[in-house]
Amino acid sequence: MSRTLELLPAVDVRDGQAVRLVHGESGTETSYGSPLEAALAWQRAGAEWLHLVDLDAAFGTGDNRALVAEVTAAMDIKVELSGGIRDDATLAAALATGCTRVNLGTAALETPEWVAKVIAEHGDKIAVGLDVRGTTLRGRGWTRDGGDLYETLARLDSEGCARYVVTDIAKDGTLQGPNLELLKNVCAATDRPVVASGGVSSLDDLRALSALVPQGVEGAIVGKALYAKAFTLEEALAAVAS
Ligand SMILES: O=C(O)c1ccccc1NCC(=O)[C@H](O)[C@H](O)COP(=O)(O)O
Repeated sequence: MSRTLELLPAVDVRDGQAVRLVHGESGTETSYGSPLEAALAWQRAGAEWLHLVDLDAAFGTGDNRALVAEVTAAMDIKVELSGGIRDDATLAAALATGCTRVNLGTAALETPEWVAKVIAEHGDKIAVGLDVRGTTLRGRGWTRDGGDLYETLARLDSEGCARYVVTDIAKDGTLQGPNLELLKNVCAATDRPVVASGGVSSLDDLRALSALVPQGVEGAIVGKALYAKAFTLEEALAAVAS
């Protein structure tokens, strides 16, 4: 039986507001109001997942931890938490929200021993975000280079990492379509499931990502396209189901 692409509508939180950035750059925010209202709207529309990002924690400009916990607690659906989860304290706080899994980014680049340890402890509750420009990874809210994509992927595979969230930063928040070549290359380099992130602009983009499910693309994060009303979540779910 062929699998259906999972859709993860995104709620990125900055200074208490749901926002979208362009290329993940601080200062490019467009605000979309209450994160809780946005998350509840995606849930009502039929989402099975929410991708919830604390951008302040990612950028080191504070955090929205209480709000992120409040939103997660209000959800009946699965929640993937991202942004600033880099040590025992931030991981414990993230897992204590009851989220389904967390997404580690910077830590995988800067504290690989710690990441190997928490992968061993928490299994598929841990995903690693591979956020790239070209094939160079970026950490600290995507502001600093952090090594080669494929070397890091091989290391994380050997440590038992369960899944990867792959973002082409050049595409993120731009509505220019996902980087299908990058996704195919990552899927060819690992047998772990891949969640695609960044750039989805149309139902055709989602159909193109669905075509990569047999190669290992498990899901797609959708942000700007939903907020810009390029399509509705209901239409997106129907597109990937057909
Ligand atoms: O996920 C992070 O930790 C993060 C850190 C710094 C900047 C952005 C970050 N995430 C952004 C997202 O996960 C977006 O919601 C996602 O890529 C959706 O992109 P798009 O559909 O292009 O709006």
